[in-house]
Amino acid sequence: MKIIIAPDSYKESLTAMEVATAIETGFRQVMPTAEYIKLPMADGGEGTVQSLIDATNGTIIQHAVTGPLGEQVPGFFGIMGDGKTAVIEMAAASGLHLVTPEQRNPLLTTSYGTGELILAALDHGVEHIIVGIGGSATNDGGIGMAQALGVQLRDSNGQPLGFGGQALAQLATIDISHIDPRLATIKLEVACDVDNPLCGPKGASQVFGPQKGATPAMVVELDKNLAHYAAIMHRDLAIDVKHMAGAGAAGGMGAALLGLFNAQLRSGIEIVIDAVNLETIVKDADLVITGEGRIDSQTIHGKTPIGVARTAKKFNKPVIGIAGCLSQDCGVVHQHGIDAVFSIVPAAMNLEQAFKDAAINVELTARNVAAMYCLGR
Ligand SMILES: Nc1ncnc2c1ncn2[C@@H]1O[C@H](COP(=O)(O)OP(=O)(O)O)[C@@H](O)[C@H]1O
Ligand SMILES: O=C(O)[C@@H](CO)OP(=O)(O)O
Repeated sequence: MKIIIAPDSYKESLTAMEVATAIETGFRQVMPTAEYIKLPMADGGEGTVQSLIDATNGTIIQHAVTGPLGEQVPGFFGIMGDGKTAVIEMAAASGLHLVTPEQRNPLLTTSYGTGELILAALDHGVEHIIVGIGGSATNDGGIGMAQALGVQLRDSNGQPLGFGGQALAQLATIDISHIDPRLATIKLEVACDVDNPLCGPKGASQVFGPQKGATPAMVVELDKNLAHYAAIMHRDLAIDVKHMAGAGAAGGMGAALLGLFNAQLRSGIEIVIDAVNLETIVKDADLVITGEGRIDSQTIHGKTPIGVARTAKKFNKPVIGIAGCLSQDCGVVHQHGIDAVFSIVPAAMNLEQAFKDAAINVELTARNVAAMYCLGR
């Protein structure tokens, strides 16, 4: 009996590895001799580095970088178990959680630190870099990151642009001829779970600007500045990012990575599925368990449990989801490969208590799921 345990983290309560461990502990109480394979998963956002490191026996490297407001922050990146692939989480350098709610201002915040993390990974001599984008504090079109990597963005006086989404209004020329040459020799992939365009009603500024502290007037200014950025990129580099799906991810970081660095944008969960070799591992499994903090109708839009379930269903494997909680509309997941879902919360309780008891609640639920599974066989 081979059981694959491939959950995402439960935001704010358990890492993916902690979830997987608790599921295994619960299952073992009923099925002590089964083979368990734990694969902590993620879909590109926070937790992606930890998951890929855990899954591949890699290492985390601490590397202080420039934070969203220009201050130093203790950033990090991962080197996967193959020793050749670096994984970077944009949020570690330029994340929203690094800025207090009062200080959030996407006119000013910069993605420069994410570029510094990429440089640090290059210094490590890697052949492949995966950049997870999302959870960002920035709306600068990724220009901070681009400048850190050698792109020259200048105003009409030939001066380098300053930090932030506001500075984009001054952009007069883009020159990519001084990009760090090592980038041309490696594979650069972007792990992303949104497909928003750069500008307009579904664009970076309108959809994600407010959560970063943008007022309605700022949203209009930022949207206009990103359109200007796209126009200059089109004129100087003959690249049209304005209508590319995903260009609006992480405040236009998608546009910079796709347009300036020719990166490949992929669904975050697909990247993680490939990295952990899920397809090969699942082929001869008897049961697949997945999960995330909350399984709801959003889950079907590129979230971890659906990615795992789709892979499992290629080989007709049964899939069970164990989640922190469920929404009433979670039933849609059954059409996407998750056969049954269970919430771990054993009694009415507030979120604080649920977070505190998370590991034991997962274990208890997993024990009972295992018992049901055995009864049904
Ligand atoms: N231990 C837990 N018990 C109950 N609910 C949880 C627990 N952990 C997370 N959640 C719920 O999951 C939500 C986060 O969902 P999650 O799927 O982890 O994040 P996202 O959808 O942003 O990737 C939390 O806001 C909370 O409602
Ligand atoms: O950083 C952002 O702008 C958004 C979209 O990429 O991230 P999240 O989906 O985590 O809010």
